Amino acid sequence: MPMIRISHSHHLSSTAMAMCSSFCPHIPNHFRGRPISSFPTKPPLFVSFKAFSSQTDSSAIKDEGLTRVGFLGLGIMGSPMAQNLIKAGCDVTVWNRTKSKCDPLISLGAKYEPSPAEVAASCDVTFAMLADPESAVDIACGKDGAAGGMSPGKGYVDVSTVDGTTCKLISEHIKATGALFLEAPVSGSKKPAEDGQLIFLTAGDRSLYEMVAPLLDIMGKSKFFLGDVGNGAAMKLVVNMIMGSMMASFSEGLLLSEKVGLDPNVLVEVISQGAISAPMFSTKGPSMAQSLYPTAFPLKHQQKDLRLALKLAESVSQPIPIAAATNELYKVAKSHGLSDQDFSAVIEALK
Ligand SMILES: NC(=O)C1=CN([C@@H]2O[C@H](COP(=O)(O)OP(=O)(O)OC[C@H]3O[C@@H](n4cnc5c(N)ncnc54)[C@H](OP(=O)(O)O)[C@@H]3O)[C@@H](O)[C@H]2O)C=CC1
Ligand SMILES: O=CCCC(=O)O
Repeated sequence: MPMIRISHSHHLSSTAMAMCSSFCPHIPNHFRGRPISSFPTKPPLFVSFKAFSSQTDSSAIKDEGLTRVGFLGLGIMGSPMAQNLIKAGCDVTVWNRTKSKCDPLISLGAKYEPSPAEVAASCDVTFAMLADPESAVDIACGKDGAAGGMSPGKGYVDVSTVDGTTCKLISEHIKATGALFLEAPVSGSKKPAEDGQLIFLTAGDRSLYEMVAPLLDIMGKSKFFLGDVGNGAAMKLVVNMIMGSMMASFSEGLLLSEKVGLDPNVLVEVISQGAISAPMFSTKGPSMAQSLYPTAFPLKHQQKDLRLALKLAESVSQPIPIAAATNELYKVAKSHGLSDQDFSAVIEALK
């Protein structure tokens, strides 16, 4: 198995190497030159970490010719992501199905266009952060969709969580116009989106990845380039499949602890000090113990991701019985009207 080392120059063109040396000088010392033996050897991987925010500013973006940035889809994730681009000095044009969600961004200096096609036509690169495969395809390829405004020299970056088939379909439509395509779903929720601390799981046109790297660095703390279209979606679905099961198992633990007379808050503390510690348990546990589920990641999207992960597993005949059972639990939660609550509300399905 070939070793992959995190370095400034792994798999990079000379342009990107120049950019990387200015954008990524602060790879943690414990990673430098060390083998990451658990990384996949296929497809080609490049990982880089965020530079100081002072270096991921609008001048770096202008150097790449990306002066005009479009953003489609201003929900829980899209709004703070677009906001961070505006605050960094980018020339941002927004569109959202529910127009009122554009207003706070327009107040911050964003421009507005009345359709995805018009956003794409007026921008060098257009990002899309949409709910699901159906909306991602519609906004990219449908009537007045972004593809209608794309042309050679432009790029389309879909950051929604969808499946590989959807990414490939969108990629075909975008690339038929002569433009470039990158899928870039994100790990990290509302708070990391607000703080510019997302993790981008990208795949597709390598040259577009290199061009938008300064923009990804504004919105995120690290980015992975994973090769061919579909690999970003696959990585994201695997991560969210694990996350959904972890949350279901945590919910069972909270309820069991309570039933046997333990304090669930003490359980959260015990977990936080041991081997299964996870930020998700520490941040969501205390509110779950009070039956409160302030929405960061809507439960309906977690169930969508489990559904898509099951389809992915089916395509390669991989048994995933725990995820399959977990998916049923989220479906029950949805049937109890919890779709728009945080996904931690899955605990209600067990009560
Ligand atoms: N929230 C989270 O923690 C994370 C979410 N994700 C993923 O990011 C994506 C967006 O999530 P999030 O921001 O939370 O979701 P929201 O539900 O808050 O936002 C969804 C966005 O999609 C738009 N949309 C939905 N359906 C359509 C449609 N038919 N046509 C046009 N636009 C549509 C909505 O428009 P409108 O405002 O008009 O409803 C809104 O802009 C999802 O794929 C999700 O799985 C990824 C990482 C974390
Ligand atoms: O897709 C949602 C992911 C949420 C998270 O990574 O915290």
